[in-house]
Amino acid sequence: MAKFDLIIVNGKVVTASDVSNYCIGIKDGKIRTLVDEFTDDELEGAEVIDAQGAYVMPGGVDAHVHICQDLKTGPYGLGGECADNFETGSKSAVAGGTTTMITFATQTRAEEDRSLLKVVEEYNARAEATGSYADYGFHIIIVRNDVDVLENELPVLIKDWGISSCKLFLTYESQKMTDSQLLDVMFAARKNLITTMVHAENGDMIRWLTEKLEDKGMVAPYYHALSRPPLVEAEATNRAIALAHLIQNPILFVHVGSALGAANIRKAQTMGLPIYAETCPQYFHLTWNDLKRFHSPTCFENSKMICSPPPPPDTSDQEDLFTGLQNGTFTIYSSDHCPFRYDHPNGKPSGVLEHAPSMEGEKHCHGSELQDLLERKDGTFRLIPNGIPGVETRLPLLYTGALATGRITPQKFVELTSTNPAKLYGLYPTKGTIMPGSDADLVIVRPYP
Ligand SMILES: NC(=O)NCCC(=O)O
Ligand SMILES: [Zn+2]
Repeated sequence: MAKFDLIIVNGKVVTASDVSNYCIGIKDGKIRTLVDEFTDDELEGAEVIDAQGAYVMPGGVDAHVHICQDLKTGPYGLGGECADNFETGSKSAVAGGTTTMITFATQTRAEEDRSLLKVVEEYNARAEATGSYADYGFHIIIVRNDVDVLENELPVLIKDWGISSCKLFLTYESQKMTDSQLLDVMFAARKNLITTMVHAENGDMIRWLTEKLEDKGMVAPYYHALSRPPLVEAEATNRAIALAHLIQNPILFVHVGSALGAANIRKAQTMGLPIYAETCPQYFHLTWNDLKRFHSPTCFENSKMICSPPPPPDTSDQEDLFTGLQNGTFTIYSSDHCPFRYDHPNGKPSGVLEHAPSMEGEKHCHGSELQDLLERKDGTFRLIPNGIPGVETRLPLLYTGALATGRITPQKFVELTSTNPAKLYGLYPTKGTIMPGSDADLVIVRPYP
């Protein structure tokens, strides 16, 4: 019988610590050995891939992916319908070099969603309904502080589902909690040794600014960014750090997009607090101006760029975020993949269809009629679901924007996109590295000539 199913030769094997020339032997989906050279006996019967000097990296672990999720984050419980299911989302992931996705199972405030276990079972059924090309796991989004549920169910989520993280919100009416409610959940998370992820935007500041902008008729997609200036994230990161400090709870800030937020996090880290941070491609590749890129400043097409937090105001913030990537302020680089259809009433168009002034004299419509309506309308940013896709483009964008330009090393690339997310969420060393015993989730990346 063949000793290996698959052998990769002539690759530069990249881990978070090293780049070295090794050949890799794989059997039954696991990495078995790393050697300088294989003998003829070992090569016998194996499929051989010649990497021709390319990087061989551990498959990407994207720790922030919204798939098949009910996103009722809008006002009045309105929400968009996630465009991807596990089949389509994972196909994009694998096409872009990501082999593991950690997605979200979300509790709601409805009484039937009190049980976190039931929520995870339901989301897992969604994944099983289509199957997935990539491995997947779940973070649990918690929006209530039912102490009995936290005490009884968090240990079961850890033991039976391998869940090691919960996500809490400081914004969105349907999800945000008061400081004391946040402390309840953080305290339970700390007792159970799970990581608390925090979406840090001050929801009250956003609501106040949104009302002021609406009073002046400033409702086009561009004003979404102005309703969430960097101070919104700065206040919320500061507050969450203080809450975490009070009870010594490790937290990870998700999708950090402002230099002010990053500076708060850096300060807390240098005080020795267990504070971690994630950033995403949109904060390096988009600025406020991109929200008025198409046709005219009020064109609804710009809704495609609406995500929360928004991109930074200008490129100087991007430089500060780059420094954070280099100096370790950011522990992980995820996509925050959250796609909505542009031509479906439950996608971005809800920003027009649910907006009474836009719809005067119009009828709800689908397909090309809807497209035509969107050409003529601004809608209002308050009703447009937040989120942009990215699971497929995360690695290529970091590669071209940072590795190929020499701003980060190949080791840092692997650390941010695979090793650290695997470590943070309990998957390492099965995922996140190339060593005997690890899953053979590998990506061959050809450096520029
Ligand atoms: N980030 C974003 O715009 N959408 C995803 C939902 C969330 O905000 O957490
Ligand atoms: Zn979020």
